[in-house]
Amino acid sequence: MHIVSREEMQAIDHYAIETIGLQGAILMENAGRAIFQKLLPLLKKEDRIGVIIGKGNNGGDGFVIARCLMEKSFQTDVWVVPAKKELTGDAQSHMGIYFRAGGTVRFIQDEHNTFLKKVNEYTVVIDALLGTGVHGEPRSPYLGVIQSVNQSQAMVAAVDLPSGVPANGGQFTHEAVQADHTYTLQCPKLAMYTKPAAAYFGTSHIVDIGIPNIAFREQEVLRRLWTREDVLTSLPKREAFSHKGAHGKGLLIAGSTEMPGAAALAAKGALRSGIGLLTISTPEEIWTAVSTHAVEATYVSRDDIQFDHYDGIALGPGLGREKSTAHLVKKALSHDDIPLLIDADGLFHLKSYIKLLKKRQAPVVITPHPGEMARLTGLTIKEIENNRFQTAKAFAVNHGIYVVLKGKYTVISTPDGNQFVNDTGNAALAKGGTGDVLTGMIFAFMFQHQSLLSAICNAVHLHGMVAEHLTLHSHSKLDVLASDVTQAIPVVLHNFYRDTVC
Ligand SMILES: NC(=O)C1=CN([C@@H]2O[C@H](COP(=O)(O)OP(=O)(O)OC[C@H]3O[C@@H](n4cnc5c(N)ncnc54)[C@H](OP(=O)(O)O)[C@@H]3O)[C@@H](O)[C@H]2O)[C@@H](O)CC1
Ligand SMILES: Nc1ncnc2c1ncn2[C@@H]1O[C@H](COP(=O)(O)OP(=O)(O)O)[C@@H](O)[C@H]1O
Ligand SMILES: [K+]
Repeated sequence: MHIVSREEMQAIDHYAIETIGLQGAILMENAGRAIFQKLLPLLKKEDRIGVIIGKGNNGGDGFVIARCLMEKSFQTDVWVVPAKKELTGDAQSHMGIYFRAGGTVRFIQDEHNTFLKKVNEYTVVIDALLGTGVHGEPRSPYLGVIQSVNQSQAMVAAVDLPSGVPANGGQFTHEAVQADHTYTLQCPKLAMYTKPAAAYFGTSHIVDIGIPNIAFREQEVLRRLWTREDVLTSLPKREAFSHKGAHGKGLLIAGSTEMPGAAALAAKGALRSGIGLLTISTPEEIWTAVSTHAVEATYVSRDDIQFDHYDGIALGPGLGREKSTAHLVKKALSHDDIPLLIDADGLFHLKSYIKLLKKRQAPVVITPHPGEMARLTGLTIKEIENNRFQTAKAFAVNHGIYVVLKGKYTVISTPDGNQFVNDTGNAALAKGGTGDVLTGMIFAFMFQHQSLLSAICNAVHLHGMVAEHLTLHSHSKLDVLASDVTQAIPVVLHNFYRDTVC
């Protein structure tokens, strides 16, 4: 499923209307009817419903929903913000259809006090005020209407976007509709996956309004959700006659005397995710500690690493930021025919060797959280968080690498500018060590998937699913430990494999 910016959605709409010939009024009819059908199971005959309509096409969708409600005899009031003559185009057409079908409306500017009283009596409010066309802070009278909706006790169902939320997300401080349900038209908008916008959507529903796929292809939308179906179709199948060497001979350079656990967690993540042979390079003082948790691995001293012996290198968890570890990053980068995964303290050192990235033959994957991304790019964390999609893509393309920008809705960006969003996982993962486990999982998958992209995306998806599994069955979001994540990988993998043919 594609994820679009405001500009992309507008271009897609335009293509559907002008090139394909699907008239805007038809799309509006599809939108309103599809939302109504999805809303219907939530409605009761005794509900008192207020449909609140703005001046653009979002309001036009509202007229279609109002007509559907009227046809099914729901007790509905339709409140219109602009004056009648301000409505134009498809919205005006659908207002006309609604009137000729027997509908009536009330204008908020004529009956402001009645509106304020009524909005508190409704059990359901349909928010068709502002959609993708919004820019900046809602102006009067929209802002006041939004505040009244937010103060009411009604269940709020938003059309396309909660009114006032910018479709592209990013920072905003003004008031916007706090929806209980949002019926997003055709495909998710960027706002759904960014902070603070995501918190306004309530439960999101995607509503098909019939825009043909060619419109997305023609606009070259390069961003989409990585879904369960993607995982099921790309999980590797083990060959019956395979041997350990066929599943990756990986070198994990991780851990320090202060952070032995990071090496253990990454190792455990890799071992639980199917790596064939794992060698860990940590300071010798902590071999015993780490090997207690990763008995299946072998160990190599930092001075004795033969980089060429491995199919891939993962570098960074708990490595330490001392100068003595920086040269390991440089060495790993300079063995440029071996795939390389860099995380945590490896990313700290990478900043000094960033020019080496482009010279490499074999792929590089980096897994920064927003703080690490900020340091790498020279931007602030706020700037990263406000432009997660743009900054991650620019970094991936400019340096020719895969960027896994972590957090809620991890974004995976490829060297050719494609982006994939993960929507699994929850705040149980907001705890030290879970990123180390993810590094191990990606590392193991790198050796076993047909494509590096599906390896990365599947690892991120499953890592999130493990957290969801734990909080659904046995843990709260407070008590999940990174080591619990490693222990629960098998049950989640088992469930996925049970659902595939092998
Ligand atoms: N196109 C299609 O094919 C389909 C589109 N569909 C629907 O159309 C929606 C997009 O429609 P849209 O482009 O008309 O924009 P919309 O969100 O209704 O609002 C624009 C109006 O709001 C105003 N406005 C803007 N900012 C404001 C502010 N801060 N404070 C106050 N007012 C502000 C702005 O006025 P202006 O500022 O330009 O004077 C303009 O009048 C989309 O979300 C979906 O629901 C569906 O029907 C399916 C087919
Ligand atoms: N609120 C959240 N919802 C979903 N996933 C989260 C959330 N917070 C953190 N995560 C995930 O947990 C992991 C944390 O990684 P990271 O910040 O590198 O931690 P560490 O290095 O301490 O292990 C990432 O995969 C991230 O996407
Ligand atoms: K809306």
